[in-house]
Amino acid sequence: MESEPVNVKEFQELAKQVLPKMYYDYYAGGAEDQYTLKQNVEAFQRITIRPRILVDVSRIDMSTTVLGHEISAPIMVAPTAMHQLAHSEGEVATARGAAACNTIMILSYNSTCTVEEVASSCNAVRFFQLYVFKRRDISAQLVQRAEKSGFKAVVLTVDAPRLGRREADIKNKMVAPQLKNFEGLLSTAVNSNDGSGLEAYANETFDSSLCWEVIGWLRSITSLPILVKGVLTHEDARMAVEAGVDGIVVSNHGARQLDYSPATISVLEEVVHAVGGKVPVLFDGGIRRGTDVFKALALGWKAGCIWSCSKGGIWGETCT
Ligand SMILES: Cc1cc2nc3c(=O)[nH]c(=O)nc-3n(C[C@H](O)[C@H](O)[C@H](O)COP(=O)(O)O)c2cc1C
Ligand SMILES: CCCCC(=O)C(=O)O
Repeated sequence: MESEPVNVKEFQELAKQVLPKMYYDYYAGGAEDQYTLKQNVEAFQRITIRPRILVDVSRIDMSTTVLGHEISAPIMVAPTAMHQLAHSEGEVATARGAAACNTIMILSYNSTCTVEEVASSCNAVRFFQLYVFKRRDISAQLVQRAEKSGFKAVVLTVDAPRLGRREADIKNKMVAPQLKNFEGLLSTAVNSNDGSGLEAYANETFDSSLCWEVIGWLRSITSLPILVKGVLTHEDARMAVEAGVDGIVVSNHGARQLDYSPATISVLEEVVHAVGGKVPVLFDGGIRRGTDVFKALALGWKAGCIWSCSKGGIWGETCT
């Protein structure tokens, strides 16, 4: 690219040029036909804005609070796995980037840097995203390490009982690295000769029997607030509130899990309505521009926003 990238799409093009194909495909891809991947973005493009004129916008304050923590704008960093596949500084750089923007980063359970490395990288509010392993003792250890390291909430991802069928990863025989968080506890570098090593790792370790009981279990091992990530229906939104969660994340996992699940922006109102203001609702999927954040806010959502920068390459202070 001749000049500096100026939007997420251009960052993505740059990422494609510089990353090994296996990693680019992993970051950029969705499940199966990638129908939902396309829909996540196109559903935003179908929404237009009704502008009003002669309103004084000379002083704008976009700051908001999420679970009582102030951030500079309703934009956060969604949890995305394995940043060191893209840059040697990995999640430590992402954490510094988020801190410089005065916002909250949600660290992925499958991060390449450890919980402690990220915690000591800079002074900022961070949340910890959790997958629940069949070996619950290991998941519990991770939550407790995050709590001890000063993370302020647990974001439990519930849309991956099995990993989505990502055909590029299967073809590339995607290699899962050994994740440092689990060293001495469990091998994540699972070998698969005939498909995605990442899928093999997930299917060997993730607890696919997970149900609502997990919220009570989580409460018993941590005093941190609990958010549930992956809600797409009013039924599940109500059940999450009844289960006593502290927040809901409307998400289809960036279309990487169940293909033909709806574009997230198309179900936002349904979920917000069901939640009825009882807990904050956060949102991700298909956001590529500030106007998308505005559209989501304008559709009745007032609690905050998770914005994944993943499609534009993982950003951080020192990433190019
Ligand atoms: C490369 C990549 C890795 C991801 N890893 C995780 C993860 O470890 N845990 C998780 O809950 N969600 C993960 N997600 C999903 C994001 O948190 C988020 O839901 C999604 O990226 C939002 O959609 P968008 O990519 O259209 O912005 C990942 C997404 C991408 C693109
Ligand atoms: C097994 C790692 C899964 C990370 C993840 O959530 C994703 O790639 O979407």
